Amino acid sequence: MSTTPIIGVLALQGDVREHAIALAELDAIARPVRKVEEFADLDALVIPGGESTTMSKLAVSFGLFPALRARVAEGMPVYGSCAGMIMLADKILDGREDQETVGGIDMIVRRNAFGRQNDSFEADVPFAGLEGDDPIHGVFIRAPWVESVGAEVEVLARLSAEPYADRIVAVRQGNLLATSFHPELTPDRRVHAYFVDMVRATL
Ligand SMILES: NC(=O)CC[C@H](N)C(=O)O
Repeated sequence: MSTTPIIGVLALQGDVREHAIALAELDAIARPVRKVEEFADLDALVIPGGESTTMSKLAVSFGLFPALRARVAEGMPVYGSCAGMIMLADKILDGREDQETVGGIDMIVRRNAFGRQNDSFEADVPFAGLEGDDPIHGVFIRAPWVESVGAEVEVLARLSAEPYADRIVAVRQGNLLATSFHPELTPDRRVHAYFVDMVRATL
């Protein structure tokens, strides 16, 4: 019998509801969380898209970083989309100087790498490890890209078309997963399914 994973969605700011809907469609229990006490019984966590400076400041004022880092160090699976990717980066470029991250993925992420709001775009992205061979339709909204990764990081997706060909937009390191784009905003559930499978493997 398989247990139903309890996956928190960090609910400080951002598109919490869209992630919760995607997870519920995959038979996970999605729970919005914003307090330290709420992290204890989670099997996994999603950090949504939104605005990472605001999210980071709120996480500081709610005193969440030590608990988040401790759960990451214990191996709890975490998936971050867009601002969530920034939160999982060990190092960020173009962030506010005081912008703290949870870290855990040995990567350098460049915020707003594709330009400003007007430069938001959509692209089909070949993504390793998803069910089927079809690329995933990525929505990029003031998105970051991954500038460079360390040896332990697996690159799952790169953009395939110019002017951004080969830019890294999805990575995994151990139980941490991050995408520059927002699979929670499109109906294709394969990225969330990939994450829920990662979570189930830890139960
Ligand atoms: N759509 C997003 O999550 C955008 C991320 C945002 N530009 C940031 O730096 O936090």
